[in-house]
Amino acid sequence: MSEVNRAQIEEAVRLILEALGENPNREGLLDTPKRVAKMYEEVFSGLNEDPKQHFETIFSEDHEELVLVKDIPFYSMCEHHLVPFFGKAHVAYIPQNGRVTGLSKLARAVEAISKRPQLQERITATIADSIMEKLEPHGAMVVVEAEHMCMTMRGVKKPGSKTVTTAVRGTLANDATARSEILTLIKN
Ligand SMILES: Nc1nc2c(ncn2[C@@H]2O[C@H](COP(=O)(O)OP(=O)(O)OP(=O)(O)O)[C@@H](O)[C@H]2O)c(=O)[nH]1
Ligand SMILES: [Zn+2]
Repeated sequence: MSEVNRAQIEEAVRLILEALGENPNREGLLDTPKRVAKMYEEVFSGLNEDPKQHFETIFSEDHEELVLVKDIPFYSMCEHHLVPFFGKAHVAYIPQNGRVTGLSKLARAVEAISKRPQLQERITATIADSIMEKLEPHGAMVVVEAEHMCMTMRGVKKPGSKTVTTAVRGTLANDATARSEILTLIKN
């Protein structure tokens, strides 16, 4: 995938400032287009990453029971308004045939998929699908809880409202007991 075109972002930011009736040449705004371009490069850096790439290293460990990494903080940008939404992701899977990944790789995958113009549902489903494809586990479950700035600072203005999304794959789809165990572990 192509790298970010910083010059083009700078030009666009200058145009937005002008359209707002601001003077992009006043002292306080002079470096703003450059700063915004640099920031976009950072917050959208996941566009150059495939979350699945983080699951290439697989350890062989005879553990066919739950692995849960919870409270993984993430920041993303809503693709409708380009304002942040942020919260926590909880990633669980039940390994099969000794195929276990490094714990940090689950957090790295969350990071890679979040740093794009996104929807919360897509983040949730993509993490679960990537785990299923690369680790071939018995099952996977991803829970994401987030606050959307487009619902708090503007629009419907409901600060404090949280959106929770889940994706359940494999055997966990038919195992209500295991799902509820995971939810209890996440809550505690
Ligand atoms: N499903 C989903 N919707 C989202 C997400 N982030 C933001 N949205 C919603 O995207 C919708 C866009 O609605 P539109 O009617 O096209 O845009 P809008 O006029 O700015 O909508 P309002 O936010 O209601 O003012 C809004 O309802 C947002 O709350 C997300 O991650 N998933
Ligand atoms: Zn939005």
